[in-house]
Amino acid sequence: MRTRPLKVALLGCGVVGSEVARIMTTHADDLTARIGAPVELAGVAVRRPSKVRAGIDPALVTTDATALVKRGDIDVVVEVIGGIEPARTLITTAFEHGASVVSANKALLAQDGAALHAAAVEHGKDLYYEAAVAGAIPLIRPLRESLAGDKINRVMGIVNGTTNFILDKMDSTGAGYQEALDEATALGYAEADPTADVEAFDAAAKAAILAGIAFHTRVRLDDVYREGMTEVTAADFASAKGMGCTIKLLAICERAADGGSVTARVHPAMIPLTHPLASVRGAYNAVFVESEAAGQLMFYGPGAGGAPTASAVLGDLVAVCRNRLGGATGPGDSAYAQLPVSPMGEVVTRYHISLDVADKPGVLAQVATVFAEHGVSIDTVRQSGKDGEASLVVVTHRASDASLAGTVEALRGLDTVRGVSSIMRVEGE
Ligand SMILES: NC(=O)C1=CN([C@@H]2O[C@H](COP(=O)(O)OP(=O)(O)OC[C@H]3O[C@@H](n4cnc5c(N)ncnc54)[C@H](O)[C@@H]3O)[C@@H](O)[C@H]2O)C=CC1
Ligand SMILES: N[C@@H](CC=O)C(=O)O
Ligand code: NA
Repeated sequence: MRTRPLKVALLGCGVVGSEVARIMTTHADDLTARIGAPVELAGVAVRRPSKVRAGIDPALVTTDATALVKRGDIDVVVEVIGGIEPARTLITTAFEHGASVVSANKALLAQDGAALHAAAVEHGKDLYYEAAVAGAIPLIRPLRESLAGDKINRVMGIVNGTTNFILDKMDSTGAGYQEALDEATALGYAEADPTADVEAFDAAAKAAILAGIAFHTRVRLDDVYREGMTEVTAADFASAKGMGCTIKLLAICERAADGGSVTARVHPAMIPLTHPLASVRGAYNAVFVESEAAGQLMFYGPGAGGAPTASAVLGDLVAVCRNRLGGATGPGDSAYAQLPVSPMGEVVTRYHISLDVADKPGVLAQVATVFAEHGVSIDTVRQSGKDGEASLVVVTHRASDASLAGTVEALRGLDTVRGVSSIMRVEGE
């Protein structure tokens, strides 16, 4: 057992950082035994130094994160500040000054993962980020290591705790959107700017990271089709219930049937109540991975929150410290396959469309003709209405997103269609 400690610099001491510091202190002996050397919190960079931080020696606290990562005696920098800058510069500076890095920063990794990995390789250091996707759930490492010998065809799941918490509350208690979002924020699930959660930028960043690792391909945030959940209404939940479904914000990364391209998308979708994802409650996440040899795997657990996220950070810290003691680095970036990322129009799935139409003879036939003309086959139609107005709910068979978009545009052009009140994809069947 080495007695000289490995030194850790913690950047950010908010929801996640404070839990990382707490576990490092309370579990110091176990961490030492598991790593084979003591780990010492050598500095904590914060924005507000006057704040009282239980369990953290005030002498370790600094507002100068740059000086901390440049010290030269730091073995591992844990970045839990979030955002693009100064996190990006601090991470590259850390590599330049001899440290490995553990980060929970999905926004940064989705935007600049390639450059950060290149910097890690250039300096012979590790870059680990298990906490960046699906919080506590071990997912990055299983994809990168345990499934490295298999061929992954699909990754689909709930990867944002805040929005799952909100949708669950809206569905199960009839809570309003804002009330549920405020609660998720108070519980430490939401991003510093919760727009990242509700407009699905956070889930899209996670989808980009997952697709990149799963398909050994460079997938950028801009490659991911994104729709947030702010427009999901109580009426949508009622429609979903009517067809034995609920609504979840899903991230779906798929390899095309011919294997020559991939897609990545994030949007609200109806899923059957019988599907395992339908019973994922609160801030929990769940991700299905389908691979050629293993078949279907499901990863499930807390997707957000200080302690669960700190668990993933600490797991990475132990791995990076072990690598460092062994003079090795762990697996890095793998984008050798270089598959093109296809646009959303090429995605094929089912759709639930609600239309407000005139209630008169021939309207149903007119609507059905528009679907047929665009090659979109109808599975079911439900009509209800009174006083000359009717509501039509059409559920389609599988069709491309481009065909569905063409159908909706043509429907909007019909005199008898007063409006298209909702379009939702149907997944998990
Ligand atoms: N809260 C969660 O459930 C999860 C968060 N993450 C990620 O972990 C990271 C941190 O998230 P939270 O702890 O929730 O955020 P937070 O906002 O609670 O903590 C960030 C802390 O960094 C500090 N900070 C900002 N700029 C700084 C600077 N230049 N120098 C020193 N300190 C600075 C802020 O004052 C704040 O205390 C983010 O990248 C987030 O996306 C990942 C998974 C789950
Ligand atoms: N804001 C994120 C935090 C974890 O990644 C979420 O709600 O999932
Ligand atoms: Na994780």
